[in-house]
Amino acid sequence: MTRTPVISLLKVVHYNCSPQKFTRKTLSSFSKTVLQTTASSSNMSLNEAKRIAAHRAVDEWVKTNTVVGIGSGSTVVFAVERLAERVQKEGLKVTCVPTSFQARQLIVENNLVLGDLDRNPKLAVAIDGADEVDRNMVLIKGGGGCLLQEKIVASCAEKLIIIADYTKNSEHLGEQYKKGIPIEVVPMAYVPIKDRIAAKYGGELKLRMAVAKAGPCVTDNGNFILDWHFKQNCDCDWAKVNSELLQIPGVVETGLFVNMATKAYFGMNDGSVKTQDK
Ligand SMILES: O=C[C@H](O)[C@H](O)[C@H](O)COP(=O)(O)O
Repeated sequence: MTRTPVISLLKVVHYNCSPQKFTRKTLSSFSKTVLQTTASSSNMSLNEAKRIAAHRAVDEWVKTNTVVGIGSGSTVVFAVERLAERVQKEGLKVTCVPTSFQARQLIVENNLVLGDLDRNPKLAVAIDGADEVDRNMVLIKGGGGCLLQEKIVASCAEKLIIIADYTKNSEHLGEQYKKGIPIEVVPMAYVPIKDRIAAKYGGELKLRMAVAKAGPCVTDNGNFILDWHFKQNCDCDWAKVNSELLQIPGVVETGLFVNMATKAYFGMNDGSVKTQDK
């Protein structure tokens, strides 16, 4: 059976842990913009920007007979769309390792070959979105709550390729992305972790709340997310901050990706794709 990839993909975008991004309302408008290729709203521009970045990255980095990590979020939808197209048109052969429940669903719904780290512990490339990319290629990830599996899969890949729209491209972290650095924590420890981070670095930590459920957002791994609104204009050594945060008992992973990404592709407002290297 032939499916229309994007339409089916939209049903499964994981939104519960990213309230501002994937509410039912925004999903519905997202769906419309994907289907209306001539609309000119700014939302359309953003989705088109995601699409051109995703397609270019897939075309440049995905080779046949390789294992590919599939990131999470709204931009990755377009990467999977392109992979599915290439499988159909070129006979591309790839095994796809997901970074979240959402990514797994994208792979399955598009009839791509589903892999896992047990059978595919070495990946040629992982393609993923980001919430922000700074001038040194330090990333904030986890706006959709998927940072832990994303970091694991990226660490198993030879290359991590980032796809994003132009709003993610910053000089410094926090310049454009205002929702803080996500930190995945063991539920029983969220209060002491919150207090320790605020005491050491300042800023404010907010327990991320779910949307279609009362109470906190629970990640695919059964944990909570603290969004750390760090002090603005922080001239931080993010590698050091990341290592220090990981020393706190109960911190499972941070959304700071330092020295991991090889290249970023940003779809721009004017239809071009800007690239940034490590
Ligand atoms: O947890 C979510 C992931 O880190 C996403 O890669 C990130 O939030 C970017 O998502 P989007 O492509 O929807 O902007």
